[in-house]
Amino acid sequence: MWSLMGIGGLGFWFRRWDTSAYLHSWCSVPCPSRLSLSRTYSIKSSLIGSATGLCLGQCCRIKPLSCKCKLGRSSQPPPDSRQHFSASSSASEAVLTAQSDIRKLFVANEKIGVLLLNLGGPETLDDVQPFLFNLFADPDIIRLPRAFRFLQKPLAQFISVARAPKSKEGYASIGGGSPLRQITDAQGEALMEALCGKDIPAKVYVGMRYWHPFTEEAIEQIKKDGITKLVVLPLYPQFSISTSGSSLRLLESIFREDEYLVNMQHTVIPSWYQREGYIKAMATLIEKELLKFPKPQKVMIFFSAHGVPLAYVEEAGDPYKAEMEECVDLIMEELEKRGMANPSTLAYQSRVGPVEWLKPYTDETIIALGQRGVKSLLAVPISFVSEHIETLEEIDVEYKELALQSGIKHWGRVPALGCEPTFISDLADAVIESLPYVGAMAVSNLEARQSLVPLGSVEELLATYDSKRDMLPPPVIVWEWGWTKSAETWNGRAAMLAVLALLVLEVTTGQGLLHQWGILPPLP
Ligand SMILES: C=CC1=C(C)c2cc3[nH]c(cc4nc(cc5[nH]c(cc1n2)c(C)c5CCC(=O)O)C(CCC(=O)O)=C4C)c(C)c3C=C
Ligand SMILES: [Fe+2]
Repeated sequence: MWSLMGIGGLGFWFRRWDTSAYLHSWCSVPCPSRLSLSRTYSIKSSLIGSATGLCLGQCCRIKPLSCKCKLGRSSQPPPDSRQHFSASSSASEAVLTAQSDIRKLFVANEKIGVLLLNLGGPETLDDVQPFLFNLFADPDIIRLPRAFRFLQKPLAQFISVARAPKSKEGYASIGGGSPLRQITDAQGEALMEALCGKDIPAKVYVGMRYWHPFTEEAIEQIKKDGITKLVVLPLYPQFSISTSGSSLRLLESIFREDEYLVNMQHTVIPSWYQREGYIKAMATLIEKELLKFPKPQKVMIFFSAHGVPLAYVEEAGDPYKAEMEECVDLIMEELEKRGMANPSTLAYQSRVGPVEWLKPYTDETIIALGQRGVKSLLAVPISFVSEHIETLEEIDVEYKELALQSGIKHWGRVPALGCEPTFISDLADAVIESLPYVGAMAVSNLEARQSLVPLGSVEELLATYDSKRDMLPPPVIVWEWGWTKSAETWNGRAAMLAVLALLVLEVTTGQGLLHQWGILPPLP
């Protein structure tokens, strides 16, 4: 059941633009009144596809035989990510002159927007329960069988009310709210300045999935501003159905219902974990923290990613786990290049609910590492680029305590990227590289349709992942007798079924605890 204007006029137009609370003001760096049209750039990232048959990246990994991109056409076996990374890093390999594309964008009097998608977090303790309601009401977070979809909101209400006290404790311990909005706003500002510094003036918007500023609010502002070309950039390095997928699905539904948006050209950068700038920025942060240990070379690098239910990966084809593993490999490879040969491991944290999540679990792994005699551990949060409750509370407090209890003597934690300049500059490059493809993919590029993570419209993207919009089948569980994980899972399911039955009774009879407590409105 569980399953998350002319060239000269452009500067004028940008200077005229209003600012608003959740919209980033124009860059303080003076924007060039003329764009450098001799600019060329190389395809550094495998995210970029092109109508000229250059590398679409993911397609040659997923469909090596049908792939027509440069790397995929090679007589070599399908390139793995490492080859991809280094090959795509080489400017001589795939240089695309963007002059004509950039000119087209600007001569046509376009207004460019970048929409950063993120999760959102409660800003005060009073926000916690409604934030949790929004999260659990998301069918990409809790997937109910079709027949039970009407129960999504009552169930979300029930779970959010039940979970709120524990969550509030967590948020109280990190200062009474999530820092996510502030950090994402700062990232938006920094990205806008980086883009401006690279001669691409664009306006950056923040759209959160579960709290303010909601995606709908950002879209309203995008419409008011008359944006004509939009780059959608989820702030999750790796794609998951439960994160970027959910935000993109929402965006798709907003686009479909709106004539302006249907006609606004856009492109999506679905995931960017393999980008050179991101990998290097992560490696630099890790290197810096390693040097704080008494014996840096002996430290185990412990990547801790936010988990997802196993069924997302095994049944629904969520690429999250594969992208995560590839990302860790790329970071470790970069560290090796820098002369660091530390051991490393990857585990998954923050599981919620009664089903099996991606393994190994972070807590169990910490205990096992302690038992194996590991003495120095450097935790690296890997699935998110901002500090948030799960870094500040779960890792810094809970996991640190567990590690020390498990015999680990030296503990460190790598900070989240935030506004780290190499990282922000790389995000700006990702946006710039995607500009020639704004609006182009949906109509012309067959390769984009074949790729696992196409750089195309939201609709195509979702169609690729989740075309049938099926519900997730239940995760595969091997039955064992006794007080085991499997028993816990089944107990959890039985409890959820009981909750569902009670909810059905409440909703149909209008009587019960939820009505008494005023959680559900009385029947008309
Ligand atoms: C890549 C990152 C994330 C994935 C994947 C993800 C999946 C996922 N999350 C829940 C349930 C909860 N998540 C909560 C908070 C939260 N989740 C992420 C990131 C991912 N979630 C972040 C960055 C945050 C923190 C935001 C903040 O306020 O700082 C919460 C609320 C906190 C709590 O009560 O623990 C819940 C609940 C599920 C079920 C899921 C996959 C299906
Ligand atoms: Fe989460």
